[in-house]
Amino acid sequence: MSQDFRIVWANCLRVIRTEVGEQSFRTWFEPIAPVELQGKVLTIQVPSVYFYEFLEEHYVEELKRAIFQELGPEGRLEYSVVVDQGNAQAPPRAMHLPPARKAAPGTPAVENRAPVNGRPYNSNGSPPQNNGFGRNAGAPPARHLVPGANTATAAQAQAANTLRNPFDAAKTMDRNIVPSQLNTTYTFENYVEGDCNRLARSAGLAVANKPGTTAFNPLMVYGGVGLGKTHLVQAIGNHIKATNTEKFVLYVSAEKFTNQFIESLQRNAVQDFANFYLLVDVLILDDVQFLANKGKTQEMFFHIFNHLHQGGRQIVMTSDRPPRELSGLEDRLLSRFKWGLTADVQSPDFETRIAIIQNKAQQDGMEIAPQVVEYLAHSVPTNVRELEGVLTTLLAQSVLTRRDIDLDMAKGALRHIIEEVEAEVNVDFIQKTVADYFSIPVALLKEKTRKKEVVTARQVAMYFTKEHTTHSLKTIGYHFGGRDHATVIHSVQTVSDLIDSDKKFKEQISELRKKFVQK
Ligand SMILES: Nc1ncnc2c1ncn2[C@@H]1O[C@H](COP(=O)(O)OP(=O)(O)OP(=O)(O)O)[C@@H](O)[C@H]1O
Repeated sequence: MSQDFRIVWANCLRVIRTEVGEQSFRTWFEPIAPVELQGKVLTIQVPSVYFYEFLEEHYVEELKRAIFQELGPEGRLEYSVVVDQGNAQAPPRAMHLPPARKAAPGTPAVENRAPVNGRPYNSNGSPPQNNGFGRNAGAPPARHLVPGANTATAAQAQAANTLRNPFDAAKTMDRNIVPSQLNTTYTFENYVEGDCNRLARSAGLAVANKPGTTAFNPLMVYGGVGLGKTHLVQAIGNHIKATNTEKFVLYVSAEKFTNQFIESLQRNAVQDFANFYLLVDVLILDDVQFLANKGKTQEMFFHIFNHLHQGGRQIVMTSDRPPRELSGLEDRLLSRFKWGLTADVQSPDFETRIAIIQNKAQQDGMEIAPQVVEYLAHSVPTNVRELEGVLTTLLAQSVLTRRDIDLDMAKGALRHIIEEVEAEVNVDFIQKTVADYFSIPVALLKEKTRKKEVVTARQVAMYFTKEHTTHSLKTIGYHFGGRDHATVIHSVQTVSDLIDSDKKFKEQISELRKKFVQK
C-alpha cells in the first residue's frame, strides 16, 4: 500500500522533534511542507535556498535518521526550494534540489539523487559552485511547481513577502541561530602579540569589547599573505559571540559575498540578499580586495555598509594591501574604509616567531627543544602559515618515526623547505665562525662571562650579525643570551672604533669578513 506523504513527513517530524530543541524545531522544521512521495523519495518544500543550506549544514543527520526510520534503507529526501515568492500576476516558483551532501558509505536515507524533470538552474549550465553559506548550492536542476498545489506554498510565499522590507526582516528572523561562519579555534588567547601586530590586535580587542561603539568602525586590517589577518578578525567575531550573545556576528569572505550576490541576481532575489545582510550586527568581510572591479557587488556592499554603519553596527574588514592601493574599488567605498581605523599586520620579528611556534607546539601537544624552536624561527622568517606548515611536517615526522623532535631531525625533515634560507649567512653561522676563529665554545657567546677574549668575540659576532642579517638590535641581543639593544649598539660601536684604531684587529675583521662574503 502506498504511503501518504503527509503522514510520512508528520512521522519524521515526530522523530526530529525529540532530537532538536523546541525553538530550532519551530524555526527550521515547522515552515517545511511535504510535497510528494514517489516510491521511497520524499520531497519537502523549504522557503529559501538559505533555509535549505542551513538544514543541510546543521540538521542533515537528524533528517537522515528520521527518513531511515520512516522509509527504511531505500528512503531518500529531496528538497523543493521556493526561489521566487511570486505576486498577483506571477505564481511562486520553486526549484528542486537534492541534498547537498552525499551520505557517508553505509548511511542510508539522505543522499544525492538525479533530479527529475529538470532544467539547468544556472543560465550557462555551469557545474555546481560553492555559492552558499558554506554549502554547495550551485547549479541545481529546477522545475516549476504548480502554484497553490499545496497550501503551504502560498502561505510561505506570503510570509516571505513580508521580508521584502528590510526592517521587517529583522523582526521576523531568529538571528541567534544563524551560523556566524566563524572558526572557533581563532581566538585572542592564541593570537600572539608582537611589534608586528600590536596596533591591529589592540584595536581588534577594543572593537571586540565594544562593537559598533568605538572610533574603530570600520576596522580595516591589512597585510601580506599568511600574517594573521583572518585569525585576528575571526578572534574579534568569536569574542563578541562569547560576550554579547544577542549580537548577530557574520564572517564572510568577499569572494563568497560576491558569489552569493551573483546568485541572488540570477534568482531575482537581490532584496532577500540585502535583507539578510541588513540584519547583521557585526559584519566581518575578509579579503575586501576581491571586490575590485565588481561594480554591482560594490554598490550592494556600499548600501549594506551605509545602513549598518548608520545603525551603529560594527564592520570589520581585511585586505592584502592598504586602502590607498586598492585599485578597482570605488572612491566612495574607499573613503568610507578610512572613516574608522586602518591597521596593518607585518611579518613577525624573531621573538614573535618564537612565541608563535611555542604557542602552536603547545596547542598540538608537541615538545620542542628551545634550540629547535630558534632554528625554526630563523629558518622561516616571514609567513606564519609557512611556519605552521613546517611544524606540522615535524610533528608528522616525529609521530611516524617515533622520535623526539631534535635539531638534527628538524634540519633533516625541513631541508627541502628551508634550503634557501640555509644558504644565507645567519646568526648561527656567524656565531660558530667567530667562536672558532677566537677558539672559544659558541655557548660562551651567549653566557654572562666578562673574560676579555670572550667579550671581544661576542662583540665581533654581534657586529657581523648586524652587518649580514636584517635582524633588529633587539633580536640580535636575544641571540646573545638575551642582552638588550643598548648592549648591541655598544658592541657594534666598540668594534668599529677598534677597526679604526687597531691595525691587527682590523686585519682579523677583514679575514673573518671574507668567510661571510664567500658563503
Ligand atoms: N600572531 C599570530 N599568533 C598565532 N597564530 C598566528 C598569528 N599570525 C598568524 N597566525 C596563524 O597563521 C596562519 C595564517 O594566518 P591567517 O590565515 O589569519 O593569515 P592571513 O593574513 O589571513 O592570510 P591570507 O592573506 O592568505 O588570507 C593561521 O593558522 C593563524 O592562526
